[in-house]
Amino acid sequence: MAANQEQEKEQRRRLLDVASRFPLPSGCRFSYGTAGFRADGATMAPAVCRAGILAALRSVKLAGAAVGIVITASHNPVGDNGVKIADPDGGMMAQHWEPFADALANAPDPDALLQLVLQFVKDEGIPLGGHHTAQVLLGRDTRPTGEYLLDAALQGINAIVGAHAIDMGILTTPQLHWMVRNKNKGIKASESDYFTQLIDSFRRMLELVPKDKGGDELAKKLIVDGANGIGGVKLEQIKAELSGIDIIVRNSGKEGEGILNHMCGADFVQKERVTHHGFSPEDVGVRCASLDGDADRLVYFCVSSASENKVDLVDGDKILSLFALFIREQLDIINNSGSQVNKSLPARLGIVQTAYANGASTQFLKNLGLEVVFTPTGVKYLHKKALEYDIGIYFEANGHGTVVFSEEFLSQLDSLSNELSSETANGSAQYHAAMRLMAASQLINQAVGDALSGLLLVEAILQYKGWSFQNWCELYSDLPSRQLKVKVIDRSSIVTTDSETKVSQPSSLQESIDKETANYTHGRCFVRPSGTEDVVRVYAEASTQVEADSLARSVAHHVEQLLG
Ligand SMILES: CC(=O)N[C@H]1[C@@H](OP(=O)(O)O)O[C@H](CO)[C@@H](O)[C@@H]1O
Ligand SMILES: [Mg+2]
Repeated sequence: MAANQEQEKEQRRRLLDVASRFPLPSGCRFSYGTAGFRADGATMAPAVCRAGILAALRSVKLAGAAVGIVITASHNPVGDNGVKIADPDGGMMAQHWEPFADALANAPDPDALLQLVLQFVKDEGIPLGGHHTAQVLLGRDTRPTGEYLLDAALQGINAIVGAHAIDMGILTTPQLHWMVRNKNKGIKASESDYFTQLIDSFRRMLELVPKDKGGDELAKKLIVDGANGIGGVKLEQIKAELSGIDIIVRNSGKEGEGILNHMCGADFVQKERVTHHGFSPEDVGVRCASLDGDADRLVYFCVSSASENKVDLVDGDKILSLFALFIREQLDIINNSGSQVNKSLPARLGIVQTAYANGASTQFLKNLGLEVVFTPTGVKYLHKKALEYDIGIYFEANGHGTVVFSEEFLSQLDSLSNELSSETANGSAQYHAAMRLMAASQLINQAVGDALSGLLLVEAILQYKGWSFQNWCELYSDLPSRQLKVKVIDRSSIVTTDSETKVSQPSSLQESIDKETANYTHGRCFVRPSGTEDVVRVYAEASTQVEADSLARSVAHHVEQLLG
């Protein structure tokens, strides 16, 4: 009893102490959005320290399961930084803890912080002050404020009695999510295990490429824009071990090559669609990929002409389409093969998109007979929906996405592969298709979208299909689209429904959108408050660029008039 009281006292002392070490500057307000907390790196220490407390509490609540903290601001400018928390399954922190995250980050003084924690642990039934354990894995990107913020996070974690912090070093965001997931599954979880898994499963994918499909030298060449971030650094580390592909890294993050995310990276190329830093007319016709600053986003592009600085873009929607085609094809081979060994593998394949997916991609996927569903913007929604299927494939148009396989499906696939390999069918089309699916499930990062593993899966599939960048690009033609941002007094006054495709409040706004949209062939338009910026986003699609621009502009005008 006395020992418990001592521990409780110690717990209170530590929380008061750490909170007084990281006072909240006046006027600072943090909100745990889709990307966690994000702001100017120099102002982030109080929020990061409190995220440390939060992560340790989450681990205590989940009986000591490992929880992750990533210190990154993704594609934001180099001066910014941020922090987000990974749950034990490697996904984003459970949404119902977000209001507490906000309250904790904004607690005005040490006493308020202590009271908040005590109330929360009581409400959530967290056994604080007892003989619990907690472990938090930390990773950070290459930003200059990363090291100092890591220290703030460590102090936050150590403020919870029994919590143990493990610094995993400078990593891509998806690497840390992968480590958290593996650690909790009790399987290998180090960085070298991550690399080995990528390298081995990529090699297996290439071994399963039909012999007549092997491409020429140009087909094997890939230039990767690393956004001067951590993704380029990691790719440089492993590219020599990736057989069957010749990778050149530009904007690799090496001293003197450029500034993180400045005029380069997936966000830049997807929005601007022009040649960026590190690329020139000499690259015309070569397949290129672009990562963002923390390597959880991937897009592809090709410099289209030497005279103009334009690029042909392959965005998340087309990566999704490629993955969907490949997986569907393997399932069809397994289930419809005419071999004597008639084994089948029933699988529910689900495609998850957001309203920002180009309408042409949705049409393409539906024409293939695939089940396509929509969720609100943000990986946490897409990932959760994808988990409802045996195989779920999700992508945001901007290049965040992955493929998830259910445990049950993987175990059936494993049994099927074993049966096929022991029977005469070893070497049959059915066996190869099963092995391809198995290798793909090991290559792709199932914890979260991962530009490095996604890139290798794309490369393996292009080789399997014997496709050039152009073949891939021509799967379908994107409908012209336009995105605009509108500054309003209070963006939360817009309430949306139907996965953000309709405005429910103010209702007159939806009436105006419907009226405008009816004037355009293939017109589609929606508005929603951004979760990461203080703006309302307007998206419009139509059959020509001029029409898409005009539809977006007129709807933006209605938003301004009504709410500006
Ligand atoms: C249109 C768009 O690209 N929105 C992005 C952006 O969210 P907003 O809520 O739209 O600000 O940032 C999110 C986090 O990175 C990302 O998941 C999402 O796709
Ligand atoms: Mg990112």
